[in-house]
Amino acid sequence: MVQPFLDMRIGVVGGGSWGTALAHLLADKGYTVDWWIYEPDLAQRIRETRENDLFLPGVVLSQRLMPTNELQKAVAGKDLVLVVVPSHVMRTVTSEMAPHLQNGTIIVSASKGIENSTLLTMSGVIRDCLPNLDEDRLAVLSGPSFAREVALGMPTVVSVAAREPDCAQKVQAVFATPAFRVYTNDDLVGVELGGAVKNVIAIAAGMVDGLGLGLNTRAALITRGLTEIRRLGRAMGANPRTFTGSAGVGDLVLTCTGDVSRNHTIGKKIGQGMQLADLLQEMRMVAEGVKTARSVYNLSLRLGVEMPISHAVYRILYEQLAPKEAVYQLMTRDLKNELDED
Ligand SMILES: NC(=O)C1=CN([C@@H]2O[C@H](COP(=O)(O)OP(=O)(O)OC[C@H]3O[C@@H](n4cnc5c(N)ncnc54)[C@H](O)[C@@H]3O)[C@@H](O)[C@H]2O)C=CC1
Ligand SMILES: O=C(CO)COP(=O)(O)O
Repeated sequence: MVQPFLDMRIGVVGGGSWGTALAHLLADKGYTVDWWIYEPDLAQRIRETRENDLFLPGVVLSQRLMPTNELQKAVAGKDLVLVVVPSHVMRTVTSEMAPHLQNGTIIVSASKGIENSTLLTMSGVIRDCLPNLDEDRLAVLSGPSFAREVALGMPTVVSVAAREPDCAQKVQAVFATPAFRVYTNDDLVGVELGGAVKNVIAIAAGMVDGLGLGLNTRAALITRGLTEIRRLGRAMGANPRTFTGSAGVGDLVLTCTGDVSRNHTIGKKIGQGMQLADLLQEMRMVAEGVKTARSVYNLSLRLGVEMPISHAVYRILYEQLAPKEAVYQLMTRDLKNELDED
């Protein structure tokens, strides 16, 4: 394994729960981390209290974390910058980063989503906004990883994908700890699609729970959801093996079964009869699957990929289809051979 140098200059962009957990992991490992936070008062409070009381309360953060509201401070002169903001602000934030980045900085995205307006995954948005970025210095990190469990040092396995093996290995070495095991992969699009589309399926799994349906139904959703992810992946040139890995089935199982998932929770509440608009109004955190459902719907139509569960989630969220009716429609589709349709 490539040994990282603790004098590497690292910046983290994003002070939500995942940004906090990963910034803390790096600082705990010995790096000094300049950490950009969107909310001015939050950066100030973290400096004083060493706690992110908005997005990851109860975790005592490393003294080596340097919170700032100045994006330039977090990204200028860095060897590696981790970007971990909600997908709908990725374009704005990375565009603002562009003038401050030096040549040679490795950019790692740990965000999970597909942009509504362009149907690009996060690495695509980053390429758009950082035209001078060398493709060989772009990596994505994804996998089954609830932020709080990572911050508490619970054993976790994730994937880092980059086109260039040296880059993936460098990022692997930077992030890996005895409690955070990182596998490399060269399939950027597969790793990103696994992380993005599982959020849509997790909303469906939450709905199933909210409707009071059973474990059979949840297992059916995970199985058929994985088929949808694999189909979309194939149409987009992903390696199908990625979807049996941590960024595929690993993250899908976690979010479809984990009550702490924000996507699962929002699905569950909709299954219980609550309205999406009301739920979004009371949420400070992001449930990426809500926006990604729209992107996946449009992407699947554009590419001619059959994704009935994802379409059902889209129609429930945006076209008032009743969750119970959606289950009936899914269960009474034409009967098929399981092996024919992959
Ligand atoms: N929380 C988790 O366990 C995990 C999250 N992720 C992904 O990480 C990404 C970031 O999510 P979280 O850290 O969970 O966020 P979060 O939901 O905990 O917090 C929301 C974040 O959005 C930021 N924000 C809101 N408006 C903004 C704006 N206009 N400009 C810039 N930032 C703004 C807030 O400052 C805050 O950092 C998402 O794509 C998520 O899917 C991936 C793996 C695990
Ligand atoms: O992506 C995640 C875990 O891998 C977090 O899932 P939620 O955003 O649904 O909480």
